[in-house]
Amino acid sequence: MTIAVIHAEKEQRARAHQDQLTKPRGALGRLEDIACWFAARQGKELPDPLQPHIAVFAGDHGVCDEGVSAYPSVVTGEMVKNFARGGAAINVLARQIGATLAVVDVGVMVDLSGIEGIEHNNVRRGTANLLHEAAMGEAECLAAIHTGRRIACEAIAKGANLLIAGDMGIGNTTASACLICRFSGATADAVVGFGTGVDSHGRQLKVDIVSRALARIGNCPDEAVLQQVGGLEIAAMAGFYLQAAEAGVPVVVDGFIAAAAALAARVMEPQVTGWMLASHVSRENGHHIALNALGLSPMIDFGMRLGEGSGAALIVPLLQSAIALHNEMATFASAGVTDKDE
Ligand SMILES: Cc1cc2ncn([C@H]3O[C@H](COP(=O)(O)O)[C@@H](O)[C@H]3O)c2cc1C
Ligand SMILES: O=C(O)c1cccnc1
Repeated sequence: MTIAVIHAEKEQRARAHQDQLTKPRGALGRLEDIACWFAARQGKELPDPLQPHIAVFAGDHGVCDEGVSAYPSVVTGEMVKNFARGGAAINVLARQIGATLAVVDVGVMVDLSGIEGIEHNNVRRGTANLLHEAAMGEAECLAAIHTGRRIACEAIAKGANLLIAGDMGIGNTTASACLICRFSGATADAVVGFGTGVDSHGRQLKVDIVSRALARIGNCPDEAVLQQVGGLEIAAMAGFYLQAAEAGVPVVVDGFIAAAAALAARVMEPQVTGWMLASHVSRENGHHIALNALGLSPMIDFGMRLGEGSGAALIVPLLQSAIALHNEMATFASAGVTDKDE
């Protein structure tokens, strides 16, 4: 499959429409750009209102054996149960914006089978330790990517026109830092952050582990990096982004882990970033580096460092406002307001 076409002429028509609305030209700033961005992607001068779908992908990380997180791996499975019961931050935000939510076990360590409210797609019970060996096998990585693709397909078939991928996986800021370093060329020290809240000694340990993992994979081909140092949930997120872009459905890229997944998706299909908006800049150190590498500029800086898709969900009302203003405002002509050139 190839990435869907972006309709430049609809963007121009939308831009011309914006200039007719009863406001000084450009006065709605980035809201105007966002409305035109959706016009180009939906192929409609007046974009449809947004129907968001959020999928939270969960997986565990063998690298937790090195002590890279402030929390133990069991929290991943416990949080998945919390998502299924509706008690996590992303559940609250999903309800608030009227988004449907899927919770997907791609690689959680504990057995979650039989629990309702979870999509059961466990590829393996957590990755291997990326410091010493490939995090997953090639077939496992492909299976995780395929799961992400399938979840995106199903949401689009049910009418979603905006997709958000969230992550849950204790240890995944370490895996994500490896991906961001490798794909941006930045150093481990610039990219590694405090994750769930390790201290400065813990961060230094993460820097060391990321540096050694990058040295281990050396100059292995870019296509193999996700399998070597990624995560099952990160691979699923990459597949989710690829499927959305192929189907012509925009995505909002969340924080640090989502940016790492987006970079991995870009290795498989460089045009995928044309379908991405970035919600926020995460507190995690190298997130701005990853966004720069993706060519995306974040909308807000709220000091967030949660993941789960929370930052992406938070900015959906801004996107909805951008589209509503574009579609519903009167024009100078219809309202009888004198334009500056008249
Ligand atoms: C209770 C809890 C809920 C979370 N929701 C997202 N994360 C976030 O923190 C984890 C990554 O940080 P690190 O690499 O330091 O482990 C991921 O699970 C991410 O989704 C959470 C973490 C915790 C503890
Ligand atoms: O930005 C994120 O997505 C993030 C940062 C720290 C921990 N978990 C997620």
